Amino acid sequence: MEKILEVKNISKIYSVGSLFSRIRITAVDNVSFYIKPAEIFTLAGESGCGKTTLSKIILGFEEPNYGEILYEGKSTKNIDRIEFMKKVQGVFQNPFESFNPLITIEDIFFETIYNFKLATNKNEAIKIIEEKLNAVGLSFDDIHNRYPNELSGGQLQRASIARSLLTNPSILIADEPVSMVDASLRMSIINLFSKLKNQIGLSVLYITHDLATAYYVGDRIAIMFRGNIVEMGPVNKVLLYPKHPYTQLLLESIPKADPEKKWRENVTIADIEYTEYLKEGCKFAGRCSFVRDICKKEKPKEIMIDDVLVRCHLYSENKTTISA
Ligand SMILES: Nc1ncnc2c1ncn2[C@@H]1O[C@H](COP(=O)(O)OP(=O)(O)OP(=O)(O)O)[C@@H](O)[C@H]1O
Repeated sequence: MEKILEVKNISKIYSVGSLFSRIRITAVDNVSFYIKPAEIFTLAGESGCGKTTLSKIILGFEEPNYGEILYEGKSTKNIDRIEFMKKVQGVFQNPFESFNPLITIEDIFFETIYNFKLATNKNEAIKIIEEKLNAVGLSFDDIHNRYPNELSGGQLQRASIARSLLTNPSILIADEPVSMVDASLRMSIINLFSKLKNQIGLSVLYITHDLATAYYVGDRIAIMFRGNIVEMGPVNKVLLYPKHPYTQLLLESIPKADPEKKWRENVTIADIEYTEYLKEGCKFAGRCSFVRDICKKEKPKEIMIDDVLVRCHLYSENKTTISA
């Protein structure tokens, strides 16, 4: 099976706390997954589960303690940094932070073209910029002579996606790309990922805490909790028939259209982050309604059930174990 990007046994350990009470947390704990060409793969989980750390490691902004990233089967350590940056581009949460506020948007585009040597003259550069802006539903006139603060958040995020397309990447690493965009414009950006996937075969690693958009746009999904992938598989299977109690909890916290079905009020998300990171056994044990003695002592192994990987002791009997 073809893999465009592979995350292989990645671990990242941070020292946190004050000088007198430092602790070490494994923010990303032996995580592995791959992304196929023209696939939207979602990495989902609540704040502080390790999603951004993983995206920084993939983009080369952070070094992992263990593991490696492979692009088209080759370790990124053996790929020229510039060539890698052309093929694997990042799209970030706040488009206003992605652009220098003192430079016009077109100059920022020209700079990228110049830095990556994508054109030999200005006309050629404008042609490339126009093509990429058109792909995201903008035109050169929309950015001509304009500074970042003269565009709306939604337009600027589109412009930021157009800029990442300049180098003809194979994959975008999109970390919470719509969380700072007006709610009314979010779906148009999400739809844009689908369009780019279908039209130019782009892959997207879509990092989010929003399961509704993940369900709408994604092909496969990995649910992360305190540094571990606890469930991973096709979006329809994971989100319609969740196996892990944590996936079930996340889904219960999404508001339902059915007015008879009330929000669950006892969903607790996160203020016990470090305590959970330091837990032995299953990190979710403290919040799990199905907790057993073994959950507090032993880290569950990964098991495949009906195309879905799940890491939970509830399923550990009589099933195929993949890894520790
Ligand atoms: N540079 C750092 N130094 C120390 N701890 C860090 C650092 N970066 C992240 N962490 C810790 O690692 C854990 C995972 O953080 P990370 O930002 O990757 O999670 P996240 O799921 O992306 O959350 P968010 O959506 O809030 O960004 C958290 O407990 C965080 O406090």
